[in-house]
Amino acid sequence: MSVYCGIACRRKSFWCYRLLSTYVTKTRYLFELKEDDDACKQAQQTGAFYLFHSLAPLLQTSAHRYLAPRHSLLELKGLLGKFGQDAQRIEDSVLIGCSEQHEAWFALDLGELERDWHFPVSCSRYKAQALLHWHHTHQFCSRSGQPTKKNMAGSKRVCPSNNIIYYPQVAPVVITLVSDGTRCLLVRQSSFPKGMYSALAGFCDIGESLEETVRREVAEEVGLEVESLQYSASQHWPFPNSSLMIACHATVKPGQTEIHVNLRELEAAAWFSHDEVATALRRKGPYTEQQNETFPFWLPPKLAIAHQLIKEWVEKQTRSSLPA
Ligand SMILES: NC(=O)c1ccc[n+]([C@@H]2O[C@H](COP(=O)([O-])OP(=O)(O)OC[C@H]3O[C@@H](n4cnc5c(N)ncnc54)[C@H](O)[C@@H]3O)[C@@H](O)[C@H]2O)c1
Ligand SMILES: [Mg+2]
Repeated sequence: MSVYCGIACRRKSFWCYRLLSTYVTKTRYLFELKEDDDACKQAQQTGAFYLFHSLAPLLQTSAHRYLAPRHSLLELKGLLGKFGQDAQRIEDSVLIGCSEQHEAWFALDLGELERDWHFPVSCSRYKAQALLHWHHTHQFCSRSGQPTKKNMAGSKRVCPSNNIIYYPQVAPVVITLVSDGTRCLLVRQSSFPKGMYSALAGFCDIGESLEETVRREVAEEVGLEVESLQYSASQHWPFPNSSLMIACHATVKPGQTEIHVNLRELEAAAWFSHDEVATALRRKGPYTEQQNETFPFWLPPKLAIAHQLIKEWVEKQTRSSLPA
């Protein structure tokens, strides 16, 4: 069992910890690296670097699996020389986490960051790509027009002319699975891959609570009124810019189930039965093979919170239909 204790003291500007859990010490260590450029630079000496090129992770195959190779600072300097790049590029790296033994992990993009997104294969990759992308798109101060300077860890950028601090932005988005009690509402945008339906999503407007966003988005996109709302889970989503997806289940007012699709936002929306959705969840294989008469729609992949939300609804419906 972990022992939690609030004893932490500052010694020579470094945190020292006693009787704190591994998770807490790790979190405090990362906090220190974000706040203290010297400590972060020091951590690079013993840290590991993961490389990207225009947001595509550098991977190598090992026993039929793709792995992201780790590079020490020394190896990285050698690689930069090989690619004809200056060792100064190391200053562009961003802190993406650390091990339980406090080995700091950094991500560095050696390309121009002009290409499209590549699907990440792990959570730290999500963070690395989102952070690298944010730095690339926030190089200048929106007040002075001067170049901004990132701190060592990459947790912020500062304008040297007016000291305005820019922090990586995350836009809150609600994703709602609307149900009428027996069916759930799935929607598709014209930008979705052919045949894919998902839960209804929308960005929070400034000044709105999550409840207000859900109510507005459901009314805006499908012309229905939400009666009750239940929070499910959340997920960071890096495409195309960082969003925090907040997933909820909602029910509509009884007897008010007629959909009025807003065609400026959606291509289609429809009610689906438990059996239809449960069958779609069980389907496997490449999506292109799935689009035919007997396979009218498919659902987002497991890594998307929409999938988890839909699965949760199916499981809840299955449980409630079982005899007590
Ligand atoms: N992870 C998942 O399971 C999952 C599922 C569905 C959608 N999503 C994500 O949710 C996001 C929002 O969904 P949506 O497209 O239906 O939203 P939406 O219904 O709010 O419509 C998008 C429109 O909202 C406007 N908008 C308002 N604030 C914005 C902001 N901060 N950034 C960008 N556009 C903004 C723009 O005009 C944009 O075209 C998308 O980025 C999508 O990738 C994720
Ligand atoms: Mg939407």
